[in-house]
Amino acid sequence: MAEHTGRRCCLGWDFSTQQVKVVAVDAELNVFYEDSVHFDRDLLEFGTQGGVHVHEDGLTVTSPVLMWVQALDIILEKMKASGFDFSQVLALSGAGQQHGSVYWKSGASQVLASLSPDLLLHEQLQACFSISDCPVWMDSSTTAQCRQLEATVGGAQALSCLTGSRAYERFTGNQIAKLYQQNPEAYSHTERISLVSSFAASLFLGSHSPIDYSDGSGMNLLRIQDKIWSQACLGACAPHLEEKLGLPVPSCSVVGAISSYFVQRYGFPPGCKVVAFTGDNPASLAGMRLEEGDIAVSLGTSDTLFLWLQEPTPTLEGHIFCNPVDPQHYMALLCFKNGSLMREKIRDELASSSWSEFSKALQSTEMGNSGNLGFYFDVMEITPEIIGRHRFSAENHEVSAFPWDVEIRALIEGQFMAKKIHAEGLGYRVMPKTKILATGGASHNRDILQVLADVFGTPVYVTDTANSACVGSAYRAFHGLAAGTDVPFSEVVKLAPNPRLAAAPTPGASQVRDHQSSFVAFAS
Ligand SMILES: O=C(CO)[C@@H](O)[C@H](O)CF
Repeated sequence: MAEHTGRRCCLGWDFSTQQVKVVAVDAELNVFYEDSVHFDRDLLEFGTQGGVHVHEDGLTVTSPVLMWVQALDIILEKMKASGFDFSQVLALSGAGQQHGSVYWKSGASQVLASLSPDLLLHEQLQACFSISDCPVWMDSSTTAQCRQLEATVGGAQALSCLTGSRAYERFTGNQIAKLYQQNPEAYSHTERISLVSSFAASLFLGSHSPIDYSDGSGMNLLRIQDKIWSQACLGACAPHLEEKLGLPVPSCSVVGAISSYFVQRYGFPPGCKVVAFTGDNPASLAGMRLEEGDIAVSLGTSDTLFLWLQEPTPTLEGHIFCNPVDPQHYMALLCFKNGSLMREKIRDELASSSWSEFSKALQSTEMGNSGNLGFYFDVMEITPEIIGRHRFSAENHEVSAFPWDVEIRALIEGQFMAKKIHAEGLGYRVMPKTKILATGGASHNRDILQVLADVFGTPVYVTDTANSACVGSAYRAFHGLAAGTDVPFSEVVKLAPNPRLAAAPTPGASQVRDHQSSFVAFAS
């Protein structure tokens, strides 16, 4: 890592499920410092697995809030010990795992405002939380609360039109409703409810940071069109909830200056600005510098699609969030559980567990697979809710098997056609300048990316997004420095490294796509 003293910079934080990570980005948008603390490895006393505790019911999933606090202490002490020059930090922002919630006990704001620089944060915040184990996005214990919320506002589609999503168990409003119903005393002793993102910002601010529009639209509580809390949704979840949430703010807001604790203990400049923290996926959209009309495809264990939308069409699949870098626009998120899991299973079954054999099958079969279509869901799919393997011949008859190479192409083409169909369902339309940014493990396979380019009819680029949420947070901190000047985010980050072209659509791809899409209703 290059020398990291004396370089004016912004910090980007990510309070994710398994770790707290930080990057320092200089004025030329180069990352010159990064560090992380892994909860399972570095904070053994909390006994987490993958950063969480899965409860005996198999549905409730929580993380200890003091583990997150202590992880921040460790990183800051490591940075200090390494000689990091905090005096050069102009601004900071960050991200948090979406949907998780933190419950600050009455009196916490006074403690936050008067922290002693002689002590670590976790030594002073021990008694500041009304519950110590916070619900996180992997929780699925609030189905009853989801049905109750949907019934209150007129059904799943009505809730989706209002808040951007139908009710989901992990969404914060339903989690708050469960806490109020099962632990009313803790709820009554709660002065503030934060998301993981605004909780982290509060630590740096020395006061309760507001929830930003983008992460706030992952709660089933925020009206995504006019960016205010839905009174109907608040009332359905718990009493006096609006005062515990505070007013939401635009994601590009400067929410204040860093607290004196960090100035005195670590040497941050008193004028260091704190820009509203947001959710990890919105921050990743910023880190990938997605622009209007672009798509980001994360080909990981599960596949995730990020879309930049101007006019969203909320549906019962996927999520519409307020856009983190342009308050007038939106972003959409589609999660597909049968991502790499399915690709690896088919590779093992048909290509001798070899990606090069897998690629040979894609190279030896033609685009469009002679009309054969396949959809493969070995675990219950999220988008849509379906399970099993389904194959259709060119005559649109369901068949029980394909030759090995046809099966491999059918898997990949089917996965990407389903993504395109659902993206279009959310209001996505290919624009002349549209590009796809591919990330995640499978984005290293060029033959898979060629199929992606052919199915969407757009060029596919690859970019290093290992730290996309952190880097996006640092970019957003730089954007916060330009607050009030109307400088667009894209202008602030134009110096950032450009993605590399990996695949362009094969000539004739559009004719094949039109033929296939008539059969793909199955996957939508
Ligand atoms: O639930 C999710 C998005 O809706 C996950 O991607 C979490 O944000 C991961 F932290």
